[in-house]
Amino acid sequence: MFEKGLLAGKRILITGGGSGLGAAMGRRFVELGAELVICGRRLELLEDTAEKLRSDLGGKVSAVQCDIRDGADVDAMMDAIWREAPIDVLINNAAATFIAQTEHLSFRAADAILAPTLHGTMYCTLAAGSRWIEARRKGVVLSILSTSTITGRAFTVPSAMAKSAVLAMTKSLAVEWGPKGIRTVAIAPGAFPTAGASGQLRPEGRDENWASRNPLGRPGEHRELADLASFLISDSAGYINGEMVVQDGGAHLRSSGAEDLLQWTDAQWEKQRAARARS
Ligand SMILES: CCCCCCCCCCC/C=C/C(=O)SCCNC(=O)CCNC(=O)[C@H](O)C(C)(C)COP(=O)(O)OP(=O)(O)OC[C@H]1O[C@@H](n2cnc3c(N)ncnc32)[C@H](O)[C@@H]1OP(=O)(O)O
Ligand SMILES: NC(=O)C1=CN([C@@H]2O[C@H](COP(=O)(O)OP(=O)(O)OC[C@H]3O[C@@H](n4cnc5c(N)ncnc54)[C@H](OP(=O)(O)O)[C@@H]3O)[C@@H](O)[C@H]2O)C=CC1
Repeated sequence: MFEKGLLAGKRILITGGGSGLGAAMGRRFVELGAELVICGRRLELLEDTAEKLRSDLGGKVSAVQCDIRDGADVDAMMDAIWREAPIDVLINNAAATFIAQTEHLSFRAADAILAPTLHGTMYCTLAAGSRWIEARRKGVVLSILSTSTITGRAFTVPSAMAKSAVLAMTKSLAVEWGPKGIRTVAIAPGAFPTAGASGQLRPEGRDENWASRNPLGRPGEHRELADLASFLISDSAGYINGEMVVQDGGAHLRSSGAEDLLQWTDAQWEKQRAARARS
């Protein structure tokens, strides 16, 4: 679909690049010639992913342990990366979510989602952007959001709040940092099954019918998201700034994705809380 060297010469940091969609994007970026840095909290997972990419594709891939909820950790990671070479692209992919009736969320539970998804994303964007601006370098920030930025989403309220805030960041910085050579763009994926998303959003595997409610009758393929991301960060998309591209098969036009949970009885929610308390 793309020229082989579409991303040649680009050094890209993917937060949460050790698993799921982050790993899928990383693979595609390396195939297209990019140099990759992936970060997350689980170093072993990151090292395994990086090693697999190196052995499969022969590219340059490195792994850094970083908890993006901690600003000092983010700064230390960026300093270490910059000591080797600056990045050209930041992918804000790391995030957290779980389903819960909102009135049962403790403040700590809300913070468990807001801290990585909102604050961590802001820290990474600030850390990369300030370095680019100081060095008068160009850059691209691509944030992986959600269609909850359009519809809201019942039972994952802190995630919907955080993703909407990052969309506001994307639009605001397009104007503020565009003149400095930095583009900010976003993708709103629909359902792209990953162990992380399925485990958090449908922990008991309920709602097998969600695919049939999608206008295209299927979930997204990781490769499809990785291709869209590759285009958006490439120079071919150099005039796209401040935009969020929805990639959900048209699902948000029918529903927000939480309708099955609205049918849950109090007993089912009680069971959900009890199962979590046991785990
Ligand atoms: C695929 C089918 C779906 C169809 C729908 C389509 C639409 C999809 C739209 C999706 C949008 C966004 C998706 C994603 O973000 S997917 C990514 C999912 N991946 C992750 O979440 C990975 C990262 N996760 C984590 O780091 C942890 O799992 C998490 C932070 C979420 C929880 O970590 P942990 O359990 O270790 O947290 P703590 O022990 O520190 O607890 C902190 C407080 O939070 C409370 N808590 C934790 N889990 C729950 C829960 N499930 N329900 C309620 N409360 C919870 C916990 O009790 C602590 O609070 P208290 O101290 O007050 O008890
Ligand atoms: N899959 C889907 O259907 C959808 C996904 N999305 C978005 O796509 C992105 C990827 O999700 P997905 O691949 O499905 O799920 P994963 O759970 O696989 O990805 C989340 C990644 O974020 C990392 N992460 C979480 N917390 C932190 C932290 N504090 N510091 C650093 N890294 C962290 C995790 O690594 P570690 O635990 O090692 O830190 C993990 O690699 C997310 O932004 C999600 O909201 C949006 C809509 C739908």
